[in-house]
Order: sequence, then structure tokens, then C-alpha cells
Amino acid sequence: MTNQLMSPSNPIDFTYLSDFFNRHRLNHASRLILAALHEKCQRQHGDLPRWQQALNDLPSINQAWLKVTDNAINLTGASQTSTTELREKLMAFKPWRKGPFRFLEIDIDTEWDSLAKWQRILDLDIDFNNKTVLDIGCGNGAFLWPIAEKKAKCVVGIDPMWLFYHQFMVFQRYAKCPSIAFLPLGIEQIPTLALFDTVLSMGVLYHRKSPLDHLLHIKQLLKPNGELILETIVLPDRQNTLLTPKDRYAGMRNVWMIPSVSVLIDWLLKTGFSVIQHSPLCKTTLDEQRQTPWMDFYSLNQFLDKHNDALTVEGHPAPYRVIIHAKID
Ligand SMILES: Nc1ncnc2c1ncn2[C@@H]1O[C@H](C[S@+](CC[C@H]([NH3+])C(=O)[O-])CC(=O)[O-])[C@@H](O)[C@H]1O
Repeated sequence: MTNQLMSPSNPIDFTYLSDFFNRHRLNHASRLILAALHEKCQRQHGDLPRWQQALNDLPSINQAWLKVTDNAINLTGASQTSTTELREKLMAFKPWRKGPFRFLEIDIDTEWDSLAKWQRILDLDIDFNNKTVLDIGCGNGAFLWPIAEKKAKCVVGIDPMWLFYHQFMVFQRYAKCPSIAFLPLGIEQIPTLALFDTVLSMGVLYHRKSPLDHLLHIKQLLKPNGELILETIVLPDRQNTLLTPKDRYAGMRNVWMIPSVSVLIDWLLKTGFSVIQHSPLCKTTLDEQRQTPWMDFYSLNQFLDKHNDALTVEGHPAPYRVIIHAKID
């Protein structure tokens, strides 16, 4: 593909997206999305020049190849750069939260083992084949690679954080996967057109002030018979319970509501979805989320009660997660 992902005169060049949207029949959204990207690029983030430089400093790699293996999203190839230098270049994109990745011989040990979540998605046996997929709040795009490998027609990831866009580009500049696009935009900037067969919203719902509006918004983005993969924190309670933390939840400031699974299902039914299946409840473990040299801020370990890991430091139930596979009624 003609992939103008980077050019020295205009380092954030999204012009290749017109071609991407045309190829994947997303052209109705093209004009509005390009306008939103243009506007975002006008309001340049202070760290952008540093991250752009860090991308430009990455070495050339011969025969680059990206593959998702059991324990990492793995970029292989041949480069002259020493391990020490390579590690330093990749450290410039810290903090690395989602992964883990392997970049040539360097293991990027991210805060989250996202492949554990991916395994829970695989356990639901969801069919991505030939689907047009949107991943809302995709972080650095860790799930875009395995979804593309499952032969999705195209995968669009959106996340407003410029750092995550650059972490994605660390791999895409070599992998040049023609079926993936990462838009550094928030959900609010995506036109409400029914363009997608499958929408993933993972780790996002509890950050939305109005979770029902989020579900209604997703419904507008789905084609008839479209499917939702909703992953979120829930209460371990079997009853109809809902937590609205007054202040923080597990150290996170912007958490609005955490429902029990039964409330979550009621929200889905109320907003016009029917539930196909859901995963078992899964307590987030310190194997799945922890501090590493690649993400040295506080992590789950510091946000659980030291004497009782069933509780957060604030005294709320510790995080459990569920994945619900639903479809439009
Ligand atoms: N308005 C917004 N629109 C879209 N994304 C947003 C917005 N605001 C924040 N985000 C993004 O939503 C993501 C939430 S993390 C889940 C990552 C991945 N999905 C995961 O399942 O590991 C939470 C977690 O770690 O669980 C972050 O990357 C935000 O930048």
C-alpha cells in the first residue's frame, strides 16, 4: 500500500487515510474524520516533537515481520543497532501500558498483559473474519494486531492519546499492515454512521460519565446485526448493584460507575442490544497488571488494600472484569 504514514516535511501525515477509507468502504466518514484529525494536529501537544523525533531515531530494519505469538506482539527482522541502543530508543516512548511487545531482541514488558484479555476474547470464539471492526479506546493498539490476524477486513483503532499513537507507529512503520488504521481521536469525534460490523469497547465504559449514552452511541456506529464486544470492570456481586465512587476507584480519578453484571446486562437490554454470551468474571491479578521497568508509575499493587486484596485502597471491591458479547436487537 502507499503508506505515507510519515514524511519529514509533515511528520503526521494522515493523507493515506483517504485511500484506506475508500478501500474499506468507509468513505462516508472520510471527510469528517480527516477534518477532526486536521483540527487535532493544529492543537499540537507539547511532547509531539520529542515523540516524532524518537520515531525518526528508530533504526532501519530489513525483512520486518510482525506476528502475534503466545507471549508477545512480536516484530522480527534484521538491524545493525546494538541491544543497548535499541532499548534506549524504545524507552523514549515510556510509559508502555498495553502489550507485551517484542521489538527484535528487546522485550517490552508492559504494565498490562493484554494477551491475557485477548485469550478471554478468543475463548468466546468471536468471528472477526471479513469484518469491519472499530476498537474504541484502543490504547497503543495492542488488540489491533491480533484482530487483523484473525482476518478482519479492516480494523480501526481510536484513542485520543498522542503517546499511544506513537507507540502504535513504532510497529506500524515497519509492519505496514494495510488493514489497520489508528486514529488519534476520541469517540466523540467519530461520525455516528453505521459503518462497522463489530465494535469493541474495552476498559472504557467506567470512564464514561454516561455509560448508557456510550452504549447508544456504539449502537449508531454498528450496521444492522452488528456486534459489540464490551469489556469492563464490574462488581463481583450477583445482585443488582451499582457503585458510583465519590472520589477515586483503585487510584483512578475518572471512574463514574461500576455495575454488577446483572445491571450491565440491563443497561445493554435498555439500549437495544441482546446478549449472546459473556465470559466468566475475572479478578484482575498482579500478574496481569503491574509495575515494570517500562511503566514505572504506580499500578494495581499500590491500589489494593495492603491487608485485604479483596478491596481497593479506597475500600471499594477490587476490580473484576467481564466481557459481554452482544448484538443489536
Ligand atoms: N473519549 C475517548 N474516546 C476513546 N478513547 C478514550 C477516550 N478517553 C480516553 N480514552 C482511552 O481509553 C483507554 C482506556 S484503557 C483501555 C485500553 C484497551 N482498550 C484495553 O482494554 O486494554 C483503560 C484500562 O486500562 O483498562 C485509554 O487508552 C484512553 O486513552
